[in-house]
Amino acid sequence: MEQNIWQQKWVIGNWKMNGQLQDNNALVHKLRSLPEHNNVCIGISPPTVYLLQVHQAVQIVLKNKIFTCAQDVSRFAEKGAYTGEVSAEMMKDVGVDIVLIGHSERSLYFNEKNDVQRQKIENVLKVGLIPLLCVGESLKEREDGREKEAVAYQLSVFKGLKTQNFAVAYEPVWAIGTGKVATKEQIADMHQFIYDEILSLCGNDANIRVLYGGSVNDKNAAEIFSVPHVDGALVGGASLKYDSFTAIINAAQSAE
Ligand SMILES: O=C[C@H](O)COP(=O)(O)O
Repeated sequence: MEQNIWQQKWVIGNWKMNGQLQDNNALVHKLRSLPEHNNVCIGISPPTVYLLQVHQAVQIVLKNKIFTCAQDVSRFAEKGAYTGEVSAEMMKDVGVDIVLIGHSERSLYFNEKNDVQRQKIENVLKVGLIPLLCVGESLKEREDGREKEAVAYQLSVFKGLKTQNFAVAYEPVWAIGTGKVATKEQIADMHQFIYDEILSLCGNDANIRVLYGGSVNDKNAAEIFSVPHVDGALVGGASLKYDSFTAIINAAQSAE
């Protein structure tokens, strides 16, 4: 029976700008032989150029559905003269299920702000895909005690949206790729805050998944998944190695 992904733990591997045809095939091929993980929604987010390859490769799954996730999408909804852009409709056409929006690396290197993220979310929803909004404070914001203010501002892109499904990844910027993980208390506090914010913005019948991201690995995953309101993980570096990624998936499967 198809599981309800809004009740599962999500483990999504964000490959960022990594991968090659042959390596991708090898990794997905191994993932296909994982035993059944009925508590976990597994996703892979390769660079755009490899989305179709990954989507086709994950069609032949043995026990688990594996979701294809895009790392970004165009803010332009309609096809046309936007050189270099890929629309949400095209993503859907090649089999994408979930689209990451507003990763902090998009803000850092491409100066992407709330208005653009809002357009992207709307485009993704319009074609029936799931947006996964990434939020998180900088080190300076945390040190100044403004982490919730920063995250609340980022979450405000959801205001008034016509959807009942909210997927968010809380990724403190200072924990991404640094080996520094937020403490259990910091994660619990922020995940509770994100739940509360979404409920106050959008009403009580929302489906919500809040993933933690930032240096998640095979050693710390079980502890992170034990934190209340942690509905999964957005995994960067550790998702490129089969053993680490599957250990994280196993930890999600075993979590309460
Ligand atoms: O999208 C994933 C996050 O940026 C976390 O990356 P990381 O696991 O390499 O720290």
